[in-house]
Amino acid sequence: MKVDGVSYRSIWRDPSETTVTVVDQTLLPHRFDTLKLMNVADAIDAIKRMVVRGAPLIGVTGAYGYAMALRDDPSDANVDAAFDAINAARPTAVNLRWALEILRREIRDLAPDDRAVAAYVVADRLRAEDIETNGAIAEQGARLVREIYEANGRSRPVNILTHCNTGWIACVDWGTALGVIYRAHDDGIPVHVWVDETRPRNQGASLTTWELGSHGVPHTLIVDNAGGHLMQHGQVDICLVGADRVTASGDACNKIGTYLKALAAKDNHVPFYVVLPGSTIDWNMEDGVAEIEIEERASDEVTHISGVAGDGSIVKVRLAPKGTKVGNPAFDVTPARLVTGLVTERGVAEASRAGLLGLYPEKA
Ligand SMILES: CSC[C@H]1O[C@H](OP(=O)(O)O)[C@H](O)[C@@H]1O
Repeated sequence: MKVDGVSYRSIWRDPSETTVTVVDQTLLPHRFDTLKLMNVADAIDAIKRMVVRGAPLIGVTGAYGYAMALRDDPSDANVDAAFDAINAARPTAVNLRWALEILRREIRDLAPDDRAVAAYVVADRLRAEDIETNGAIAEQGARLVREIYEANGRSRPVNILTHCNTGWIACVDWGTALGVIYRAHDDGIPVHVWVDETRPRNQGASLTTWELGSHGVPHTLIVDNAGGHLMQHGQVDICLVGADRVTASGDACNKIGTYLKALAAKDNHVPFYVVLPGSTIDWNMEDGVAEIEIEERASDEVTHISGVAGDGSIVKVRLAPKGTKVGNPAFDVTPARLVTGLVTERGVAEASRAGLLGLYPEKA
């Protein structure tokens, strides 16, 4: 995507180098800056601190971190040690393990001296595939938006509610739910996006507004708790959200607060679609509420908030009294029964095992 007229992806590697560069999302929207990841420790730190975030991008960053680990120590012992260390960086998005498992499978039987070069080839491939996959997702999802626009007699923009950030900086490019919105907008379908601020890390307020503003997509920032009210008053035509892990039965794990939006959507008969690449499906899980590990993040994400001061510096201020006890689950699970459909690169499926196997028959 473009930033001030310059095309960027969220992560890239100079072919002559074994390090990678990422957009530092902790500085957005106040400052656009990049960060060079020199080794596996840097990659793990970037994932943990959410310098890079978003299920698909976490997976690609993990793959490059694995390649850097094997660059520095290609031994059999490190093949598994590096896998475990990177996989532990954040537990909920399945894309991290998915990417690491692909890479380990393709390098483990090679001679140690051949592992690093092969690992970079795999990581580069996963990066390229993410861009292609998200382009296909956008095409599939834009049809849904067009159908609503046509059903309204082309009389007004399509009002879309989205949660968190699912754009090009949550992936390598385009995005998932936001990728659908970009494609509909670029295809000339008038849209307006209600952007959930998405407490506590404010990915919506800080990242989605920045992305949509950069691309010229009309949008309105709202507090997380406003979505149900807007749906009650007919202000939302469709909800489009991302996912960090979708079970084989269609339960969707996503940023905390998604489940509450799905409940409001159900109560107000608003279509609720989860937008994801096939890499986000966990075929080994059935019951998302019971089985998906929900990351518990640091208390200061809730007790403090970051922003830009009058002198342009980025500061963090305290909201709650010292000593306040905090709970900070970073995700929740929307049961399949509340999901209208799953938008993937292969098409739109009912949120069920049968629906997903219809798109991915090889997983039967
Ligand atoms: C396109 S996946 C984006 C997905 O990841 C976000 O979580 P986080 O910002 O903590 O990495 C959120 O759940 C989004 O829906």
